[in-house]
Amino acid sequence: MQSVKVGFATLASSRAMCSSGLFSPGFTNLSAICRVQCSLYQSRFCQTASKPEETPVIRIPRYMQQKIENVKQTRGKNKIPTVKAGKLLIQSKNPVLNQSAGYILGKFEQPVLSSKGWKHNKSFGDYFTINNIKDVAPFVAESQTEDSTEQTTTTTTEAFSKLRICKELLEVLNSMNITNPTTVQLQTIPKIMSRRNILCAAETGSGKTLSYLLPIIQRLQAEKKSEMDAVEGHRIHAVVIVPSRELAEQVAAVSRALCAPFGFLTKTVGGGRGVGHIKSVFKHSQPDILVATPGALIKALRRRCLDLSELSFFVVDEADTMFDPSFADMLQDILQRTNIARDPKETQGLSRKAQLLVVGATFPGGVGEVLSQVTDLGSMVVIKSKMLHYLMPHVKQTFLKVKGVDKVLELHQALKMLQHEKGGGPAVVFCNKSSTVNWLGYSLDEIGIKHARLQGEMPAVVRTGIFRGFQKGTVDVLVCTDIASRGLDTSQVRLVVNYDFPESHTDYIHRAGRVGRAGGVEDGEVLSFVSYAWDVELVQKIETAARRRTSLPGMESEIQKPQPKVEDAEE
Ligand SMILES: Nc1ncnc2c1ncn2[C@@H]1O[C@H](COP(=O)(O)OP(=O)(O)OP(=O)(O)O)[C@@H](O)[C@H]1O
Repeated sequence: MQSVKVGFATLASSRAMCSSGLFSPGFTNLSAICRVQCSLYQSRFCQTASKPEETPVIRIPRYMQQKIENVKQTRGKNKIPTVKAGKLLIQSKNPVLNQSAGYILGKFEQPVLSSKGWKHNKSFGDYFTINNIKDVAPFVAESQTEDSTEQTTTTTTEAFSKLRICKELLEVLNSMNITNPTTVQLQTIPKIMSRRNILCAAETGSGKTLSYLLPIIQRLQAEKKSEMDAVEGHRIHAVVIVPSRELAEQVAAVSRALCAPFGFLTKTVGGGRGVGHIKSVFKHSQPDILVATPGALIKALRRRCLDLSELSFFVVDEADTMFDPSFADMLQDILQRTNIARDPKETQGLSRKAQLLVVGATFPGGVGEVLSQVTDLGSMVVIKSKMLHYLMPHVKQTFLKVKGVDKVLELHQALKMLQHEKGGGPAVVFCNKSSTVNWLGYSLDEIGIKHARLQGEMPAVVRTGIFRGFQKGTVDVLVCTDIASRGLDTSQVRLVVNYDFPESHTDYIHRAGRVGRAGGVEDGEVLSFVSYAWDVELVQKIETAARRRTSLPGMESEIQKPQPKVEDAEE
């Protein structure tokens, strides 16, 4: 009797999955398998049931199916050692490889990976999901943050006013629906206000932009009044450098909103535009806050459009990209033209120097080497969030081993599922190359999926406004390269698809970080297609980190101190 019941449930659940097309990592392949399984189960079931034609179709919701599976695994005869009652952390195609959220691997225990055999061709169609085991992001949910230097505890429910943010700024925050600071804001804002140089390393989407803009504008407003009376003319108070034009526009938009009550001016200069355009930005007036990409800033400096020697703040946002070899030389050049304070006292008075704020979600080694040339590393306050370089516990992440030729179909299925089964919402599809973005764009055109494309090889004029349009909701799908993975705010995005698997952990963290952001939608998901043997090692490292609940391996979690300089031996 029991077996009939179980068989019945399985039949019905298989049917339910097939007929409703519920979101499942197998998508098209799975539905094909389901159809086969349905008929198999049907024939087996028909042998035990007297009137098969009268069999009622019971649709079992997916969460219930999972519960049934859990109960079977925890109480059944073939008990799976890594499965306990409760929510699953890892859910595999093969249930034997499931792992419960409540199961803790022993220190010397080697996890058995769902992706173990994924270098083999037979693994196509296999999948596993790292479930979201938390409902809210750690930077919001953590009720307490510890400030080790001051031995105090602060709750996130404390409003911004306790951070000594002025009334006008509080009103702007209110209008943005932002009432409680995130943990990174709680830690960073007081340090910046006490004029320290900081290095802030915190998860994607944790609100780092406001962490530095709020105290900058707060001080600007306090200093500006007295300065206007004393000094003629206008100087730039803060420069923020970011890796892309889109991010420059985004940071500038937040800055403009915050500056509005005080009438401060924010301007941007981005790459891809001629020198004439750059000169025109500075022609009539110098901005109070300048948001720039490094290339454009260097051009402006060479044309003497601005002077960095009198800045109050110098911000390096998306530090990992800015310290990357492609930008590092430019950054070094820019930093050497800036007077960076080595001590909070140096930030005051007429011969003031700039406070240095370095911000990012991932930190590569070597950051310290560049910084030590312009400031005293020991004087920098390092603010590092607890979950830095961890997989986001509040975002469901699915990995699907799929043949290259099937990726478009799987993508189509996932987008269709998002629109029709899950209530719709924007999706971002990441490719590794600009040419893939173009090719995939044509394929999506053919199947009638409206989308926008964004990649670095597009002419500047064509690129302008694409991301803003996507943010405003003109299209629901953005096909892009990693150019859109750094810093861009995609709070409404519900699905990130790694059409090409990212080439590094850093890229995975930044891409996945386009969902699960502060103040954004709460049920964002990541779906990654794994097609090639060379992707599998990275997948296995991610799965191991998830099963062990550790940070991703090979990522620097501490700012690297420069090695002592070795003097050349005299000949
Ligand atoms: N205290 C807050 N409460 C609610 N939402 C917030 C808060 N602070 C910032 N946000 C919102 O969170 C989103 C992400 O912020 P932001 O872009 O600054 O994140 P980030 O940490 O810089 O991310 P990334 O590492 O991807 O650059 C924005 O939409 C912002 O408006």
